[in-house]
Amino acid sequence: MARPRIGIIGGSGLYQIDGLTDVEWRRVESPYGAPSDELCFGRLEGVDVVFLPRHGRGHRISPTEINYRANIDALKRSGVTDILSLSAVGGLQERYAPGTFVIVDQFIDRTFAREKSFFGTGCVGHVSVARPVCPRLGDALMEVGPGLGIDILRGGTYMVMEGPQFSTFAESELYRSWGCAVIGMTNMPEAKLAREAEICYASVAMVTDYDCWHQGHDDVSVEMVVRVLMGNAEKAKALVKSVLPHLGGHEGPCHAGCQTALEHAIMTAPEVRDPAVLARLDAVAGRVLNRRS
Ligand SMILES: CSC[C@H]1O[C@H](OP(=O)(O)O)[C@H](O)[C@@H]1O
Ligand SMILES: Nc1ncnc2[nH]cnc12
Repeated sequence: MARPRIGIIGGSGLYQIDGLTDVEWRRVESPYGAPSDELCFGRLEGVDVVFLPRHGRGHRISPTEINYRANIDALKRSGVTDILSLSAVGGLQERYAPGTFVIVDQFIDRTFAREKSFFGTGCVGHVSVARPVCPRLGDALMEVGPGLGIDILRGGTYMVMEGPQFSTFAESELYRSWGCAVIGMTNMPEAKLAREAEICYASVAMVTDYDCWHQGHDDVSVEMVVRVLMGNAEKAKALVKSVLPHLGGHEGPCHAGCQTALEHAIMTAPEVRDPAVLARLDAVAGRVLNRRS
């Protein structure tokens, strides 16, 4: 079993990680196209980390245009075993107030203009995303978060919208009536693809606003998100730094099975698999595709 190597995907306002040593920004080629940026390889707290700014440095890429497949494939190719995904979100219930961090445990994927799977014609695969986040990563985050003075909650559903516009009031009320905790534009298909790539995934959703439903708060705007993000970003960096020694100490694959998600997932008979599709899947699914049975 390889030593844990932790991928950190930084969202809005998080375009670098401070305190890394042995830092090298490196272009990683992917058969799925270009990742959002070069990947930043380094060490933090004695742990190997690979950082990727989801929107690219300077926030060049919109949620719809992010090449989620290339991002996850590039992280997998770089030996990443676990991903901490950091995101700005709106709070959809009173208790998810600006400044709160939520270790989300479910998603509703309402995106419609994105490539969502590494699999398809030529090699059809179906993984379970019934429990889309890794409990081992969630446990570690909850172990350190409260001690840092972070208002951190475990569990809650992240509503993933296409964007880039924010929601209408009617949409916001609909998602609230569904019991969703927070809303954002990026964690899907990111989480689904991480599962297909057999990488443990946890999302730290940092609340920046109350979207547009709260009578006592202004409707969300970029100005509001950025203002609250400034405070959140420092807390996020402290959380990452503190959780890394826990993650680096993990031995063996996670008990929830994230790292064996493809075990029985591929439907296409070996003799009719498309070699070109298989070639692209070398990093993501090589563990199961290259096995002699
Ligand atoms: C800048 S407000 C909207 C923008 O922020 C969030 O991005 P991320 O999840 O990468 O932190 C949200 O999903 C939107 O993309
Ligand atoms: N209210 C909101 N809706 C969608 N994405 C967001 N990112 C931060 N706040 C958001």
